[in-house]
Amino acid sequence: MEKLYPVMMNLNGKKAVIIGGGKIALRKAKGLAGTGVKIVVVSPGIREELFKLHDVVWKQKEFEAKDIKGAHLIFAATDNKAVNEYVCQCAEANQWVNDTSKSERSDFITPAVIRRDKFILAISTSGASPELAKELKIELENRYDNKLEYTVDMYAKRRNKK
Ligand SMILES: C[C@@]1(CC(=O)O)C2=NC(=C\c3[nH]c(c(CCC(=O)O)c3CC(=O)O)Cc3[nH]c(c(CC(=O)O)c3CCC(=O)O)/C=C3\N/C(=C\2)[C@@H](CCC(=O)O)[C@]3(C)CC(=O)O)/[C@H]1CCC(=O)O
Ligand SMILES: NC(=O)c1ccc[n+]([C@@H]2O[C@H](COP(=O)([O-])OP(=O)(O)OC[C@H]3O[C@@H](n4cnc5c(N)ncnc54)[C@H](O)[C@@H]3O)[C@@H](O)[C@H]2O)c1
Repeated sequence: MEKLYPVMMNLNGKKAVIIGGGKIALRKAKGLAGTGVKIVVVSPGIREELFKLHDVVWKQKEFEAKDIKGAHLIFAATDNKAVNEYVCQCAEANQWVNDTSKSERSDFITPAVIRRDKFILAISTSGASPELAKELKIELENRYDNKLEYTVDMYAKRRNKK
């Protein structure tokens, strides 16, 4: 696999479509929540917690190609790998797809994340071991505690004075 490129995205006003309404769909939606992105979930069934998330619109149906029209980011998160593969096939070349069941098929993957307001630490193993990414996150959470929010603000103020 080619090396991956890390980036912090401004998703305000963009559209993300999540195919599937289960455990993994919920995790991806929680990661997107608060970014200003419009989240559309396409799935016959949906977890209550996902349905209740702010910014989520639920289309109660099985996936069809037309569901990803105009999407900037697409998450294939059904429990049917053939459906996830079909989602990838339906995407236009200029759309970004995350196949949660097969990293090699993905245009982007999501890292394990520690967030302290403006401070964001993203940890990735390039898809090799999500479990290790999660373990490292847990290990680093104490090192990068809530105080960091204030440290960032302090440095930002000092910077603005210059
Ligand atoms: C970090 C985290 C963030 C998040 O989900 O947002 C994340 N996976 C997490 C957990 C986790 N995932 C899996 C397990 C079970 C143990 C295991 O199988 O290893 C656990 C552990 C658990 O749940 O405790 C299973 C799994 N994951 C992927 C596949 C398919 C494949 O490998 O091809 C399969 C097999 C599915 C199957 O069985 O069919 C794929 C991906 N998972 C990624 C991210 C991307 C790579 C990240 C990187 O290393 O850079 C990537 C490539 C795509 C993507 O999803 O974006 C999140 C931790 C959240 C946290 O921080 O708490
Ligand atoms: N990336 C990760 O971190 C990670 C971790 C574990 C599992 N996975 C993968 O994630 C996938 C989903 O796992 P889950 O635990 O969320 O499953 P789940 O059973 O909780 O949810 C599956 C969802 O897919 C929906 N669905 C099924 N067929 C559909 C279709 N044709 N169109 C639209 N929606 C459809 C179901 O209604 C359900 O809401 C699995 O394929 C698994 O391989 C990924």
